[in-house]
Amino acid sequence: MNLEELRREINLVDEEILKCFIKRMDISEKIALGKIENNIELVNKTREEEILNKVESESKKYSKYSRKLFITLMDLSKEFQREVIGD
Ligand SMILES: C=C(O[C@@H]1C=C(C(=O)O)C=C[C@H]1O)C(=O)O
Repeated sequence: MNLEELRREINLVDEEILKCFIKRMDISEKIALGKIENNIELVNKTREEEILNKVESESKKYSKYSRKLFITLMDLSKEFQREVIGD
């Protein structure tokens, strides 16, 4: 496969990633609103560790990169949650 074809392929993957990212952030917003309504702490370290363990164990040779990616995803999700609740 040549460079152009591979880049077309990566563009398609990026579109999927972006759609999933937007979907994840939309859900995170709903979770934040529910937590405020029920007076629950926004940050849940146990849940975050569970996600990181699962991601690492499922991504084999990319595990260290997947971990970094999901730490960033959760940081962005918490940053947005704080914005949503006006903190
Ligand atoms: C979305 C939540 O809120 C926070 C953000 C998380 C995430 O982005 O996956 C996970 C745990 C919480 O620290 C949640 O509690 O599920």
